[in-house]
Amino acid sequence: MRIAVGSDHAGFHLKEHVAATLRAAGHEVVDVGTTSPDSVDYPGFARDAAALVARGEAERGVLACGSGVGVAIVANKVGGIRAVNAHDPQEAEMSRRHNDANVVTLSGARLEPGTADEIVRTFLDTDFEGGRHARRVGQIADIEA
Ligand SMILES: O=C(CO)[C@H](O)[C@H](O)[C@H](O)COP(=O)(O)O
Repeated sequence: MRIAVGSDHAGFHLKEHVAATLRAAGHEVVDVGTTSPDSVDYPGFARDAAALVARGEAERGVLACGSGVGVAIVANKVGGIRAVNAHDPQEAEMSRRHNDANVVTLSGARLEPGTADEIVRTFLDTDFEGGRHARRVGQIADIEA
């Protein structure tokens, strides 16, 4: 799968870890930055990764900042993006099954690397259930339009 990743300084180390795990698992990673733990502003990185997903140039996105909240707010402002700030694999699973989420955001401050890997693996491996959930996701798209 082609995965867009991005972070600010507070998510940098977790983003690097997750990107390495994804590459080791055979995924293609498109890293929009940041490229060091030096302080940067998260909105541009979150926008750029989310835009790759929205344009179909990546199938999913993984973003990290200190809390995972700022990058989620930004990603959800990009048309077609349904971003979830997941704290555990269960949230990641439900966001896929019921919400067809296409971007997952992570807390660089709170998540252990192994937990982040589990969250991302679950996010990539879980299918959307469709059915009544497709109707609801369609209503989200209508609101966005
Ligand atoms: O969590 C974040 C946004 O939701 C950011 O990554 C920052 O950690 C947070 O805004 C704090 O900023 P700081 O410059 O690292 O103090």
